[in-house]
Amino acid sequence: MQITRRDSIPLFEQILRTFDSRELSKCIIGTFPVRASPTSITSPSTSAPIQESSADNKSDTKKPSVLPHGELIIPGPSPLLPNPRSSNGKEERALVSLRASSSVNPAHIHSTGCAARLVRLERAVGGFTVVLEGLVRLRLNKFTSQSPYFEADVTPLPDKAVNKADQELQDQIVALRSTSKEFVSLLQSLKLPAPVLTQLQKFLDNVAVMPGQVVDLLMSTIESSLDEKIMILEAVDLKDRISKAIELLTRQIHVLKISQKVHDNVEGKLNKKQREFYLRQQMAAIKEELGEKDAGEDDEMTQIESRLAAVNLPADVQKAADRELKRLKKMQPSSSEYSVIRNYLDWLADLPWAKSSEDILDVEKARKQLNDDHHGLEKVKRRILEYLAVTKLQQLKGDVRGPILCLVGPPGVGKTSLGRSIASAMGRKFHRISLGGVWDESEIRGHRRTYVGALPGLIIHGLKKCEVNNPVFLLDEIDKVGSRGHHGDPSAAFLEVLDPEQNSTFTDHYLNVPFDLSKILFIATANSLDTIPAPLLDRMETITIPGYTYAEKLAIATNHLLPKQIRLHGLGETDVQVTQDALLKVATGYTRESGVRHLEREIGSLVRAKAVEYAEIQEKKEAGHSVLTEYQPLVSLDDVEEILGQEKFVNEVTERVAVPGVVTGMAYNGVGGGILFIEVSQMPGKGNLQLTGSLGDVIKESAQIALSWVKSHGYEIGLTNSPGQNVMEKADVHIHMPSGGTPKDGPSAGIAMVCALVSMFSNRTVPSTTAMTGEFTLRGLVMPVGGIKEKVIAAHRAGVRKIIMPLRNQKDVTSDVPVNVREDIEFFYASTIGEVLREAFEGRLMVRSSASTVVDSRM
Ligand SMILES: Nc1ncnc2c1ncn2[C@@H]1O[C@H](COP(=O)(O)OP(=O)(O)OP(=O)(O)O)[C@@H](O)[C@H]1O
Repeated sequence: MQITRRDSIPLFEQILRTFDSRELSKCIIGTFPVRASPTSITSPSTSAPIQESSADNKSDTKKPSVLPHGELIIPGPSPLLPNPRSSNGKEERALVSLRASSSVNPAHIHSTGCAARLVRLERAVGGFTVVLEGLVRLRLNKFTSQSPYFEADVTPLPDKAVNKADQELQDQIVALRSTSKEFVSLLQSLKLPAPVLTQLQKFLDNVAVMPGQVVDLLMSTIESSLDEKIMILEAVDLKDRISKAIELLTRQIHVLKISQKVHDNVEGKLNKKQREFYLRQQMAAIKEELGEKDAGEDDEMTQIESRLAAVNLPADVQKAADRELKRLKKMQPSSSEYSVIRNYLDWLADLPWAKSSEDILDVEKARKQLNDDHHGLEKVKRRILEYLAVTKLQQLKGDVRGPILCLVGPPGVGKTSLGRSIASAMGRKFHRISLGGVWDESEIRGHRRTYVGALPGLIIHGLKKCEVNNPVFLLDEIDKVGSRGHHGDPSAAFLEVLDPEQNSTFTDHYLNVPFDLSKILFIATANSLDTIPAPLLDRMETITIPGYTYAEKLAIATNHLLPKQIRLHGLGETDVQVTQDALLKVATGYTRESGVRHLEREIGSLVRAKAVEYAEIQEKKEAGHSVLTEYQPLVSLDDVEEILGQEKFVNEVTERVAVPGVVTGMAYNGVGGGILFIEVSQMPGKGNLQLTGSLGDVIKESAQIALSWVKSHGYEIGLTNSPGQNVMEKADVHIHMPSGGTPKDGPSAGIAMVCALVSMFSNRTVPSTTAMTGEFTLRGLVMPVGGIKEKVIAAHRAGVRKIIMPLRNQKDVTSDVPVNVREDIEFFYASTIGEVLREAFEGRLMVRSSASTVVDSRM
């Protein structure tokens, strides 16, 4: 067998240098063993045939056949190493270690080596990687030649079979097994590739049979110096090898334990943020390398600085912005705090600190625009024009405080659309803030920046959207703002927003710097004033928009709603014409509301029906078919029922037959007025009173008062035959107000209840077209009530022709109720219940003494 070494060729040196130490340790490598001629290495085409040193198979020391299974073969041709072919197609290699690296002479070569098989040869950066598999130990006996190659006689040193009787060896094997198990379990925690571990595990299972090979394998996996490797290689004796291996293994286990601990510590410290930062840095480097670097990324700071400079921040805000900018510059972009500050600065840079839109202060033009958009609503329009005129006059002084208007009225009377039209008349931006269901103060004022995901409130959001600091803000449904929520009182936040004295320094919790809101024109809308807290109401100028009469609705429908619907449905102005009769029928027969929203919807239905007709005829014409009847744009009274179906509402009171015990009352709630019936009946009993119909405490008390008064005056008004007789001696009374689902409250049904009770006990009727409202005292006085205008208009709509009400409400009728309504209704004003009863029963009630005397005598 030959051992070759060609030390003068740099290529080999190169290969030696590039041996990967881990791979190297898989086998034991020493002098390079390729047996090939120098020329064949530099030029494979000239490779010399392999020289078999000997064909003598008998000698253990000389024959390759003694090597296990004759596996010393370099399989296949390699680009680097010529395919050495021996006569029998096999190639043998033996590896021994050099004692010193460069100068090669026999003294530098270790006497123990290893026969090996070439497993892989790979081209690597700056050289080659050779993977060899050790097969058997061999001892170098003597060099037979040194030139051009080292050639030597060797003796293979295969491991002896394990002697089971050797107790010392057996003990050593047990120790080896437990040490190597610990070692493998540590490797597992280091997350080595699974195949490597399974292979190791399999090998360990065989430790009792082939301890020598297990040791060799384990030694190739641990970190050890070349000297230590050689020491193991030279330990031909099993016991010697195992004890040396256990020593090295124990050391390795110790090292692994320490490194595991260090790894855990470092892992803990290298938290998510640091890793992110590291990755981002890498990403930036990769982008830069690829030439994809975003030009804007670098100057993010410069950008934000210039944006902040452009918005002209007030001095104190500028200070805060500078402070935050300074902090931002010191931070890692990946930290969460960075993005919080970044967002904050973005908000500062996006707000219109000094940007206003130019007002159109042309009063005449504004008047025209307001009149074009809305019919009636004179009070509001006048107030807006006043504001414009004052602004124009004071413009030079530059200190105009916008009024804070609150439009109050039932739904659909045009409060919201009026706000929009005011904005366009003044040439301002418009922003609607819907406040219905806002329960949290921070929705108005924002969250403090300490909260995760904090943002400014609705006011600052609106300003950012408008991009100017003088828009018209419509605070829609301010009466629906929830108070006493879990997180502060939102209506309290409005105390600051809507106070002209304070709102120039409004501080949103998120911004934490003041913003001047005084240039904003605030318009609030509400259905009712009852739920608006008094201090808030005090800050606003309320303008009531009552419900519309039929005449007003007709005008609105003709001039606004119909043209709007025609336009929305893509038809020409003259394509749909609706007669006044037809429009009035839609208003009276298909809607029952204070506003015009339903009316608009019904008109929409009319227009849609016409649009279908129009489109069908057009299609036929386009297809060349003959058209029997031309398109008719007119919608007449008769067409209405055909298109909209049967009338939904009939006149409630005129249709109703008067019966004893039933009286028409008048009601008003936030969404408008209406009539309500009070029904009373009696039954055998013991004088109890039963009340039904979702009644509140106040209205229940009114019923008690009414009943007490009737009981105590039964004789005077002819209900009993003697003064001491109880009208309810053997009877119970039940008072009911229909529409049980609607809650009712308030004292204004007092006189109507008295009339209903008297009507039942006397068995006389009150005409159903007579309605009444008024609070009643136990002494028989009639007290004034609210909502007169809405009540009267709604009663008129329902067909009431006579109204009895407190004398002190007379001024409300003359000032608020439209003339055409007043003309249709007969009003009677009363200050005592006697007057009410006389008028309600039209003198048909038998009164023993004059009602006023009745009352007076008890005073
Ligand atoms: N006087 C009017 N002239 C012309 N159109 C009107 C008038 N009043 C109401 N409208 C129209 O009626 C519709 C409903 O009005 P809007 O939405 O403004 O009602 P609102 O009073 O704000 O109701 P809500 O209280 O329910 O918000 C709109 O299309 C509006 O243009």
